[in-house]
Amino acid sequence: MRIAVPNKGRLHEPTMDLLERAGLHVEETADRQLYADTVDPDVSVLFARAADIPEYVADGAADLGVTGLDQARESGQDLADLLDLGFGRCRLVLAAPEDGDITEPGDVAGRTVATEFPRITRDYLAERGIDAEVVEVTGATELTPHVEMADAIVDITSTGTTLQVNRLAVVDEVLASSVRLFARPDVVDDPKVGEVETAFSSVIAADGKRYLMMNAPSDRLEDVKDVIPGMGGPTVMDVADGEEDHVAVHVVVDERDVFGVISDLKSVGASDILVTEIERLVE
Ligand SMILES: Nc1ncnc2c1ncn2[C@@H]1O[C@H](COP(=O)(O)OP(=O)(O)OP(=O)(O)O)[C@@H](O)[C@H]1O
Ligand SMILES: O=P(O)(O)OC[C@H]1O[C@H](OP(=O)(O)OP(=O)(O)O)[C@H](O)[C@@H]1O
Ligand SMILES: [Mg+2]
Repeated sequence: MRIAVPNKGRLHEPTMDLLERAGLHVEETADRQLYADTVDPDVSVLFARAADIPEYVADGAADLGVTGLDQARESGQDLADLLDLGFGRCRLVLAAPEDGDITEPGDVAGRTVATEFPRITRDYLAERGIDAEVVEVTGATELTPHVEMADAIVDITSTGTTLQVNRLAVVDEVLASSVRLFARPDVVDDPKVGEVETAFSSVIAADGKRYLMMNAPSDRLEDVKDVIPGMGGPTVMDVADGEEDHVAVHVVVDERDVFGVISDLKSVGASDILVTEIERLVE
């Protein structure tokens, strides 16, 4: 089983981090530029440009691929979208000069749209019956409306800073994108693919969750349960060799609830409260 991952750019580090946290440590080797083994002898990694990953997966050079939905759509390849990995969130938008006369999608009819995503752009225009010329560029798309190369663009935006700096306004959203785990359709039922998917999803499920452990007086257990906004009920255990009137309570809670829950727990008599991170959570 081979996974194609971004070799550089903004998607590289978060992808390597995810592999590590999923227990698929990537071995450091001399030719790490191209291929690397992981601690699992059945799983190796192929490093490739984010834009090339859909082709590599479709052609069989890799079985799985980690890249943006925008790249998968632009490739036109038929890939199974297995899992949203939650990073690389951005929007592909139709944008035009702030002070210009393009304020709705139909206004680009008969005009020129510059983009690094010609397939997505043509599909978008065709779906709306808008007849516009699409010019493919390979970067600095935001500049093209200012040098008479284009009247509008379709490009990535996230904070909006780049559009703003270039005095461009969003006319319409073309695609909401994030990084996904993609598979070639013929391997989706392979048990190893399921293993990788579970490993990745367990990391994502654990993100933003904390594990709380505490001691509580047995007769306050119902009060403790009432203040815990846990996933499922808490696990309650007798304290070995401990005071008989106390139990140990373990529960998973959202990170954002921890602060409030701790003071609530103390007020209903819980003590020795421990908060720990969770590496992985298989639901
Ligand atoms: N500003 C952004 N915020 C969030 N995600 C982004 C942003 N820009 C790009 N992405 C996502 O990252 C993917 C890869 O972007 P891109 O191919 O531009 O690589 P890069 O990380 O910018 O490196 P380089 O452009 O140097 O190759 C895009 O297809 C998109 O899914
Ligand atoms: O809305 P913003 O937060 O400003 O982000 C949008 C910008 O981010 C990406 O560029 P990137 O930083 O990857 O530079 P690149 O053009 O070199 O790829 C994208 O191509 C936009 O230009
Ligand atoms: Mg970029």
